[in-house]
Amino acid sequence: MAKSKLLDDEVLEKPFNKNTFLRIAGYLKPHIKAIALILTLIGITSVIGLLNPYLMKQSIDNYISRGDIKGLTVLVLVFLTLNIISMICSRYRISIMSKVAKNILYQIRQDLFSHLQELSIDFFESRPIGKILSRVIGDVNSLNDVIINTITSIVPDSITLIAIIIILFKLHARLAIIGLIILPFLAVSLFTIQVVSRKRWQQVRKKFSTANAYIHETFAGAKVVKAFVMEDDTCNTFLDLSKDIRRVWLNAIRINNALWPVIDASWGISMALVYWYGIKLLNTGGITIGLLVAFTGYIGMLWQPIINLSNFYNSLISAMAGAERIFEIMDIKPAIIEKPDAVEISEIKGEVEFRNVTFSYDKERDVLKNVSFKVEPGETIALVGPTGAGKTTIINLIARFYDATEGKVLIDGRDIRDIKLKSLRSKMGIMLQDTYLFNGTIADNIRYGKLDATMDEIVNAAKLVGAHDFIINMEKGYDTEIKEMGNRLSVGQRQLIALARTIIADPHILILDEATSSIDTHTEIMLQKALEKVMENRTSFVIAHRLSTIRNADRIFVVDDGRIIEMGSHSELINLKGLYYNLYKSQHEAMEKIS
Ligand SMILES: Nc1ncnc2c1ncn2[C@@H]1O[C@H](COP(=O)(O)OP(=O)(O)OP(=O)(O)O)[C@@H](O)[C@H]1O
Repeated sequence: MAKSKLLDDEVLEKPFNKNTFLRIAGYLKPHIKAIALILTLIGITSVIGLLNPYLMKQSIDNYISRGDIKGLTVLVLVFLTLNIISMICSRYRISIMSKVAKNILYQIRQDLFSHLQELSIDFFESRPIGKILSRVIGDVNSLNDVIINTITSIVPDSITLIAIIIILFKLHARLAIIGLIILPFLAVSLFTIQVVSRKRWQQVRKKFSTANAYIHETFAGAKVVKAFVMEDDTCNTFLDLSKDIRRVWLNAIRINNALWPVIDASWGISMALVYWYGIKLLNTGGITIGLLVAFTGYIGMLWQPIINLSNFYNSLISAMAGAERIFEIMDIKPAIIEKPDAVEISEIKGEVEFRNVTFSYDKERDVLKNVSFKVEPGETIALVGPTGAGKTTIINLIARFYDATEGKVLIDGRDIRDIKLKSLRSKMGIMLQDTYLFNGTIADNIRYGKLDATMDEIVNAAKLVGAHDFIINMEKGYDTEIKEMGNRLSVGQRQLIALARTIIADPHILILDEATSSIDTHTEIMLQKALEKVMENRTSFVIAHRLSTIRNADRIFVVDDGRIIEMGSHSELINLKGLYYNLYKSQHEAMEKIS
């Protein structure tokens, strides 16, 4: 992919959106007790923190100045005890907090995942899998900081900040004004730094995501890269991307480094002003030494909540985009909705009927146009026709991956929209072109078609499709890990395993999208035999690419431009001398030329 195309990634941040924030906050509700406990613990540590300078004042003014060692010892003990309690509370709070945050993330991820399972096929077909993955993993994780900060920062830090300011004014109003005079300047500088810093870090994340996408792409397309001798070019592009990352990262670090000098300078100026005016007051007897010490102590405590609050705003804005992307998916209504009064079906005969079915994926162009047919139980139907004619769409509608826009699809005379989805699909065996095998053993992969299958059933299914022999010839037989085999499983072997998986649940209706990829003659014969066997006594629909499959079918449906234009057996259609005859002739001629 061209580098410029990679640069424009997703929006990484969004302005604050109250509704999104409230939706995140909604996830806190079930943990209200734990959160109350966390807030109590924070309350205790904050109060102890706020008491410290006051205790200092008391010790200086009441005990040190009078030489009261006993009183001072008691006060020191109180001070120590309080601070030990504060430390214990802090540790406890951190451990509960991380548990609560983990549980909330778990819940969001669970909700998102189960919602994704309900979404229809077109959702997955219209989005790259990588993007969906990044929602489930990345975006959910990015909420972690916001959840933790919402609880541990926004409420307690705001209260602490206000409490310190009130205490400072209570201690000495004029001294407070002098001490806090720098605050508005600090607020403006902090805000500016944070905004610039956020933008720069956003740049860094964009560059990283671009580089990740590029790495993923070059590795996934490693064969193509090598075939076109593009290694050097690929390395150069990656070098450019790395340089870009270094540049924006240094930029971001530079602005981050400005943060502490600004805070230190503000604190220094504030302290200098307090000491300057405080000592003047001391000389005139306006305040005590203890008060001055306590005052500087409180000023010192002012900065942390300010930094926390400004950080919170930053992480909130960054997480907002992730949260919105998560909720955007959660708000997509599944295209296939089960009727509340849908029924279970137990035994079916396997009659399939299309009654005046019209279908459009995008509500603009009809892909199937008034299609009607009736297939008897046990019949094998081969769907043939030019590319884009609508063959896959027909099987998509039988499996109810989509609903007909107009008309009805019926099984045993019953509208499939009146049948429970699970019940409907359990009667069907569907094998698509890309025979996807999951990580796990061969046995696991076959069992996927019937989760409670015994080993005997697995072996029988493999025997039925003719996969048993090559499986037991492997070192670990049925326990061979698909991952271990890597590419050593041939296309044909993969198809046989997938066929065993399709057949293990003994489906009444079989839907097969025959793979176009060429396989050797031996495997082809094996597959053909396997298919013949499994199709016996089942209603079968095959998008057929092989002549042998087509000739063995009971009937052939010739699909063209969303219509079934010819229907009949091989010899009937040959005699008809229509589209099928032409397709057959051209394929036959091509085969003869090759041989
Ligand atoms: N998810 C989709 N969204 C929008 N249009 C689609 C979608 N899937 C298929 N189409 C369009 O519907 C038409 C029929 O496609 P379909 O996949 O059913 O054809 P096909 O006969 O199976 O073709 P092929 O032999 O190439 O697989 C095509 O024009 C295709 O572009």
